[in-house]
Amino acid sequence: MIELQGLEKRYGDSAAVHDLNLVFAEGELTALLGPSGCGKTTTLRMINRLIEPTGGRVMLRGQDTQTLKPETLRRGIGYVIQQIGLFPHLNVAQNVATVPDLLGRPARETERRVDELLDLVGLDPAEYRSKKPAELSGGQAQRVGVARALAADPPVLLMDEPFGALDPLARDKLQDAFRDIQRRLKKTVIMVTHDIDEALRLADRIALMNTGELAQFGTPDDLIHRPASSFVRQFLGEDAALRQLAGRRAADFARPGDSSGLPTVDAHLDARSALGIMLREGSDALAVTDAGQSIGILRWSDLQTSPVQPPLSSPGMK
Ligand SMILES: Nc1ncnc2c1ncn2[C@@H]1O[C@H](COP(=O)(O)OP(=O)(O)OP(=O)(O)O)[C@@H](O)[C@H]1O
Repeated sequence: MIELQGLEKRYGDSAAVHDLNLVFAEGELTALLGPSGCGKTTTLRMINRLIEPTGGRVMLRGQDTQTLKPETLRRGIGYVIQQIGLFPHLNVAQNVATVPDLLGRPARETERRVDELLDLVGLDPAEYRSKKPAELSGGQAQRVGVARALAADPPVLLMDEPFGALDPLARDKLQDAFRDIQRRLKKTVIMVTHDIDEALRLADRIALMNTGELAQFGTPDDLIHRPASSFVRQFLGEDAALRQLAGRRAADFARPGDSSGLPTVDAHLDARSALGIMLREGSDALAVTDAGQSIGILRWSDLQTSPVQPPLSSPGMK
């Protein structure tokens, strides 16, 4: 859907981004990950032409973005940044409605859409519609920023450290909410982050960059279990596999099967804690339940955690 072909940005003698070739698949969330100064933001901004490349091309659905007017291009691409810049004099509903209003959408339709979006990001419309940005917490303001970016219903969303300024608890909550939204709406999302846990938790694919070049492009599992270089291994850290589990839920791993007699865990429990329960109970499988109903079996082998040995003599082992 979006393809970077030999993309390059030079400042004088040095290249911020060098010969970058990447394909962002439709409906997937890709994290641009890497150490400070590796070229993540420059890459992101070349996609919506806030920065013009000095070489190579960005193709959007087969069309060279240089052939489009930047305004036309940006209309189809939502953009969320850390300091989201809500308009202070407008209330929450007016902030979310900015783009639909600009596009001349009917007021009734926009009003309904604003309420839907506030619901979607976990803000009760009745309570928050009329609040001014100054009356919101950082996390709430960030939610409004995400709702605003979604308001024009863009097929593509670019996000630059969108959850970076939040405290860990608010960040976790908003990440969870955003992951649900993305799965439901199937937007093509490209998210800049230097937070490995965030990338492991949210991304379908990770483009790990180092000094302006691509170090590895793959799924979180690829990077953890099949690192392309020592840089990738070191950047992710020794305990990446375990940290990845902390960001995923037992339900993500549950598969159909007869779970009778197995220790039970709740669907929302994080997978790392589930692993701990397996070790404690000496079982290589757990029954996963949601609101008291069994939704399947979580098996040790599905957790793919090479650093830990499976429990011996487990009742679930057949
Ligand atoms: N306008 C500019 N002029 C000169 N050099 C620049 C300019 N903008 C960025 N750079 C350089 O390009 C490189 C990549 O910058 P970029 O902002 O893309 O990195 P980043 O990976 O997003 O970093 P961070 O995580 O710290 O935000 C850096 O070395 C930076 O100093």
